[in-house]
Amino acid sequence: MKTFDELFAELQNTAATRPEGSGTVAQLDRGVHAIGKKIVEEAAEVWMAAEYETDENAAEEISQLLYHLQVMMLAKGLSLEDVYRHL
Ligand SMILES: N=c1c2ncn([C@@H]3O[C@H](COP(=O)(O)OP(=O)(O)OP(=O)(O)O)[C@@H](O)[C@H]3O)c2ncn1[C@@H]1O[C@H](COP(=O)(O)O)[C@@H](O)[C@H]1O
Repeated sequence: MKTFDELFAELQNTAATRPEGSGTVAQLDRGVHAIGKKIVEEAAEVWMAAEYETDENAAEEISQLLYHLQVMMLAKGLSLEDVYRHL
């Protein structure tokens, strides 16, 4: 288990070191357009899980959406602070 901030730190390191076989590196290489499509797909899965599936499934889909939002932040060069100051 990890927090939002811990995952972001891990993904920053992954983006910098580009380990072999990383799905995050592959997503980053696909670019903002592909990452955006993935976010929309994951958001729809959150909606469907929340409305029709178990709370556990909804929580898992939400975690995947958060992950893909972080990938977009990395692709755009945005920091946690850039986002947090709008909260
Ligand atoms: N938390 C996540 C995470 N959440 C979601 N995903 C990705 O998002 C996809 C969403 O799954 P779906 O069920 O929608 O599956 P899918 O649509 O069939 O997926 P794709 O065919 O699009 O890959 C998964 O296949 C994963 O590739 C994640 N990929 C990685 N992480 C974490 O990110 C870190 C770095 O991961 P790597 O870059 O893979 O080393 C590790 O801590 C991982 O646990």
